[in-house]
Amino acid sequence: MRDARPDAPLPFMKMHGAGNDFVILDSRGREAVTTPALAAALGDRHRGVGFDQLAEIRDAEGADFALDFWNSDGSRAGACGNASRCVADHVMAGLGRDNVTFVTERGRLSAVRRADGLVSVNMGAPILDWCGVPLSEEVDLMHLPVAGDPAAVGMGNPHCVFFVPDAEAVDLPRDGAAMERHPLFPKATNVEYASVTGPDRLRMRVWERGAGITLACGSGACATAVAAHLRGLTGRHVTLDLDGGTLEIDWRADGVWMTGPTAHVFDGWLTPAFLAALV
Ligand SMILES: N[C@H](CCC[C@H](N)C(=O)O)C(=O)O
Repeated sequence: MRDARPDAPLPFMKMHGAGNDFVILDSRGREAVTTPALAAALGDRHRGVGFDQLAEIRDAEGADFALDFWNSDGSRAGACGNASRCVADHVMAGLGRDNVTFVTERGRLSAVRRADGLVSVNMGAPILDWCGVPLSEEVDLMHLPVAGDPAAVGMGNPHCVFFVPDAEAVDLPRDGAAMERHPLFPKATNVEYASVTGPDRLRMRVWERGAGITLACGSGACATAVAAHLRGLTGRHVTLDLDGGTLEIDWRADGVWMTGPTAHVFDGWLTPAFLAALV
């Protein structure tokens, strides 16, 4: 637990899942500390620590923990699959268990450590109604009225998925940034570009809302696999090759399971002087 003295440094962990990297604050047993200003300052890779998302662990009733997610620009995210797997890995190790339940904005989710050591999270059912994603008008979610014929899927956060002949050829900074702010998505959107590379195998690149290009996006991989299946491109069990590694998606009756690697990079401490300079 955190040292309660006002001059005590604030501990954090740096972890990544398939190269999608996180600062993790463990606020169990105390007040939550993250504000938009703290998230944006820490998220800066030059002035802060640098991350794609910040995840803050909190106490929960009826679950092992609760999780809040923040993007590197200081905005909130309703879901983050890879950070969920990283935190689940850390909490399972601490509890000496191979399964945990946790609460996010999406509701109660669960994670398990598989026999091969990889961590799987059940991200819940995909959101396939326009209000839920959310979109700004009622349209066919599998064929949005947007050039390139993308699909929209909610995983607790919005995703816009383009199926393209060659994901490598996409100009991500230009096209991803433009689509992030498209008026069809009133809360902006994460943007995925995927191409079919084999039976039930996709190559995917991502532009994340509030974070830009990242090496992997777990909820984006879930949304892409769901859209690929609904469009008849794949089965319900899909392997996705991302810039930072491979994620396995299994859309089961009880939700979309996402499996992949986790890595604990280092532990650090935020000094009171750094924290004071933020306000
Ligand atoms: N990297 C995360 C998703 C972050 C989503 C965030 N960029 C948003 O604003 O929704 C993942 O593994 O699911």
